[in-house]
Order: sequence, then C-alpha cells, then structure tokens
Amino acid sequence: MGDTATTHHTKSANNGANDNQIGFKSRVSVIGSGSWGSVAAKLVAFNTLNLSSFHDEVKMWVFEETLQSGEKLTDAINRTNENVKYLPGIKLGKNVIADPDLDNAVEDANMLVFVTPHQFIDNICKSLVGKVRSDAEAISLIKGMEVKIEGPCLISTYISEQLGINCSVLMGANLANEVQDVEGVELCGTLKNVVAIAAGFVDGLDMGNNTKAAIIRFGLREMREFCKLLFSSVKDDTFFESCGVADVITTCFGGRNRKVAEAFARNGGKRSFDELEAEMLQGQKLQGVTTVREVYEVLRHRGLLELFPLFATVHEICSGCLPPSAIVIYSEKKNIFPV
Ligand SMILES: NC(=O)C1=CN([C@@H]2O[C@H](COP(=O)(O)OP(=O)(O)OC[C@H]3O[C@@H](n4cnc5c(N)ncnc54)[C@H](O)[C@@H]3O)[C@@H](O)[C@H]2O)C=CC1
Ligand SMILES: O=C(CO)COP(=O)(O)O
Repeated sequence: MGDTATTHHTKSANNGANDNQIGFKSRVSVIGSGSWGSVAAKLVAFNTLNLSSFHDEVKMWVFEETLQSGEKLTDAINRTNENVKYLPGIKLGKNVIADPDLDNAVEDANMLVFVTPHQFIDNICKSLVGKVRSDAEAISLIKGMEVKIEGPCLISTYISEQLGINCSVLMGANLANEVQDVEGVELCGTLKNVVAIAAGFVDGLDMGNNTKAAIIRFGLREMREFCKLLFSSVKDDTFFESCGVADVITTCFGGRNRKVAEAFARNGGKRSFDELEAEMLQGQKLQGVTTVREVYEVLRHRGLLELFPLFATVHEICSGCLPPSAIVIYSEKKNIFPV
C-alpha cells in the first residue's frame, strides 16, 4: 500500500499534557469509511491491538446510509465486522467500531485519520470545529484537492487551519524519510486522476498500450510542470516515488477514474460521468472530473493552456466540447505520440 508520511503544518506545540502521563494511551479515530477508509481502519486496528500505548478500540466514522436490505450501513458493519458496501468480504477487526455520529466518533481521539473523498472534507471540517482535542494530531490519506484560480488549497493545510491541529499526509511513496515534499505528494495524488481519465479514454477507444504509455508519460510531464507552477519547491524526485509514477500507473490501470472514463469513451461521450459513476461504482466516488475542470480553469486564467495540451484536451472531452476520439486528433496534431 502507499506509504509516504510527511509531517506538516505544525500549528502549535502539542501541549502533550496527557501524552506525558505514565499510562496514557493514544486513541485513534478514522474519519471516512469508503473502500480506502475501511482498509485504513483495519490496519490501524490491527496495530492498536498490538501496541500497548494505544487503546484497542478504533472508531470509524460512517456517512450513514441505508442499504438495499433496509439495514443501516453502520449497523451492518458492527454486526458483521465488514464494510458490506465498500469493502465486502474483509473483516475489519472486532475493535473497529463504526459510528455515524461524527462528534462522537472523534471524541477523546488524539489521532485522527482523514480518509474521505476530498469533495466532502469542507463540511466535515466545519462540523468538527471546536470538537477535536487541542493536542490531536491528524493525518490525511486523501488524494485530491480543490485547485482554485486563487491558488490550490492542500487538504492537509485546510484540516490544519480549520481545526488548529497538525496534519501530516500519507500516500504513495515508500521511503518516508526521503520525501519531505508535502505539496508535491498531495498534488501528485490529485493530478494522477486527470491522467487516469485520459488513460481511460484511450482504453475506451481501444487504442492500445503504446498510446496508453504515451499518455502516462505526457501526463507525468504535465503533472510535474503543473506542480512546479503552483509550488516552485516541488522536487523532481517526488515524481519517481510511489506517490508519483507508481501511483499514476496503478490508477491508470486499476482505478475508478480510468474505469468510468473508459465507459464514457465507449459511449461516445453521450452518457455523463455522474450517470456512469452512479451506475458503475455503487456509491464510491470519482474525484478526477472536478479536478480536470479546476486544473483547466487555473491554466486558462494564467493563459497556459497551450503548454498543457493533455490536461486541456481531457477537460474539453469531459465537458462535451470535444468527442472522446479527440484524444487521437490531439495526439496527431501535437505529434506527441509514437504513432
Ligand atoms: N480506494 C483507493 O484505492 C484509494 C483511495 N484513496 C483516497 O482515499 C479517500 C477516500 O476514498 P475511498 O475510501 O476510496 O472512498 P469511496 O469512493 O470508496 O467511498 C465513498 C465514501 O464517501 C462517503 N460519502 C458519500 N457522500 C458523502 C457525503 N456527502 N459526505 C461525506 N461522505 C460521503 C461514502 O459513504 C463512502 O464512505 C479519497 O481521497 C481517495 O482518493 C487513496 C488511496 C487509494
Ligand atoms: O488512488 C488510487 C490508487 O492508488 C485509486 O484511484 P481511483 O480513485 O481512480 O480508483
């Protein structure tokens, strides 16, 4: 699994009052219970059972919904010890307790793991203001962010500023101590979804592996240029870490953005991403389509669309201005692919 941890956004020295007490035990809550949130809860819960400095119990906040059977998702998770909707067939560990009440789920936790689709973090943080311990530490596993014209807002920054606590990020790369590039890591996790959509178009058009490899290569190049445009501090090395090239490859072959983009292309762009998402993902969320639009707006605002032909074309296809096959026309016009 991805494994880059980078400490970031130190708001204040942890008051540590409780932590320093002999016998103090940390308490972890996981905020989010989709497929990745459930994996995170399972892994955390395995570790808390094996570490005497942690309470065994791990609360996992569930955005409540009613299953087709009529049962609440939370009840089903606590009854079966599985997230029957988002991670069926995998036991989470008896010490994972699903909780639909956000305030209750974070109460007393001094370690908060944020792992929801990025589009929901705004509301979640707003409702958590004043509810988390002042000495809590957060970590974000969230790939994705709002890329606004006035500047990108890293999710870790947002969490940190809203809640007044430190927030680290964990995604991708293997060697935590070799990557201290929070902006690069989070932007990679955001922009790889744009490349995955392009890869999905190529799959949907049966264009073959050479073209897909070219998409990945050009996608990585545009990712790097875009990151540096927003943060000059971003390091080239980051793109060779797991959060860079490896995550792009994973997402372009196995991810949801790719999968839905493939269906979009096979349908000639006649069925919307929203419709396909609802039909194909059983409640899971796509993050790439909004990112595509936001990236395009930033580039348009800065007059840089010409320099990012892949990102620009993906947006024009997603928004219906060009047919999916335009990815081919674009490639021929720009003469960038080995055809
Ligand atoms: N699934 C994966 O393989 C990986 C995902 N991630 C990241 O983890 C984060 C979480 O993604 P997943 O666990 O895959 O989610 P998911 O797509 O599997 O599930 C969607 C989740 O959103 C919740 N939700 C729906 N409407 C909501 C609302 N209005 N407010 C709050 N929550 C709502 C659903 O209940 C569900 O828990 C994302 O940022 C993703 O990029 C990171 C690495 C791998
Ligand atoms: O981040 C992911 C793999 O590392 C998941 O990508 P998707 O959101 O496209 O499924």
